[in-house]
Amino acid sequence: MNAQTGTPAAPARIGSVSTGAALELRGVQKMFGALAAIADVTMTVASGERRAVLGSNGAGKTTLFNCVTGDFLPTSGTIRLFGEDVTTFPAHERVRRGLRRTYQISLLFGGLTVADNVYLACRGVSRARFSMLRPRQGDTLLSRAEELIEAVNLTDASSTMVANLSYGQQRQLEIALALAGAPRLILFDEPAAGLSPTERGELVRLLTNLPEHIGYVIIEHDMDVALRVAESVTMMHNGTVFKEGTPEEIENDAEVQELYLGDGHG
Ligand SMILES: Nc1ncnc2c1ncn2[C@@H]1O[C@H](COP(=O)(O)OP(=O)(O)OP(=O)(O)O)[C@@H](O)[C@H]1O
Repeated sequence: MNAQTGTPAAPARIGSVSTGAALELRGVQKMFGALAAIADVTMTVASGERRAVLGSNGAGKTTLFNCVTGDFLPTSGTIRLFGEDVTTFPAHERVRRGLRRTYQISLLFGGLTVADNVYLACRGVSRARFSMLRPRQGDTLLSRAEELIEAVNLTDASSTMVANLSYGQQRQLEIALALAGAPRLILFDEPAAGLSPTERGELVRLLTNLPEHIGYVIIEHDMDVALRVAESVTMMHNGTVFKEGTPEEIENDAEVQELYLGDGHG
């Protein structure tokens, strides 16, 4: 058990929620001209597992995310989501299977309120997504949106225009949007970037308290945040998997320290 977060220690928690692999990459490569942004990456993330992907600038982390989400088609290799080969599936088909993603750059609707943004996200992944009707009282998506807003501690800002939120609140809202529908695996792309120390603490609390069945992969340059919210770590270097291990193993690994921790990256 993690005394700070109340989250069970990694192996026990993964074992208690895992029903197979959420994500399996086999020999994934992505070329940009002659450059291998990702070269032969093989990795498996169990259902419900919380994995950090670390590595210095240009290591291939974001390209890896883009291949998993369907934004990029890998040059070779296979990607399986919950056992199904989705290598050539478009992004929306992966969303239907429970994959979500947040971006380094905010994609929020600044001219709408927090409540509207979350409602639209809930609607966007529901069967009512093509309906032009306005929400009515009793609309279950409205109550689901309220739950998500509460889950990310934004209830007091529910009717605030997104453009008037603090940066930290905007990042909290992005997490609420990623939770819309029935996510099973969320890819977080540097969620702590630009946050104050207090906001980082809040982010750690939010992530570690997500429902147990929701796994995530997090790219994060803040090692303190990454190692506190992850149960397992993949270190990337030059487009390849350099090391895998528990946060403790990675933190104490001499090669990792030399390559990554000690030289000012991160
Ligand atoms: N669309 C693209 N076209 C050409 N090269 C690209 C493209 N996207 C990424 N690259 C290159 O691929 C390599 C890996 O980039 P990537 O953004 O995946 O690294 P990263 O680990 O996410 O880095 P950072 O931590 O800076 O975000 C880099 O050399 C980058 O310049």
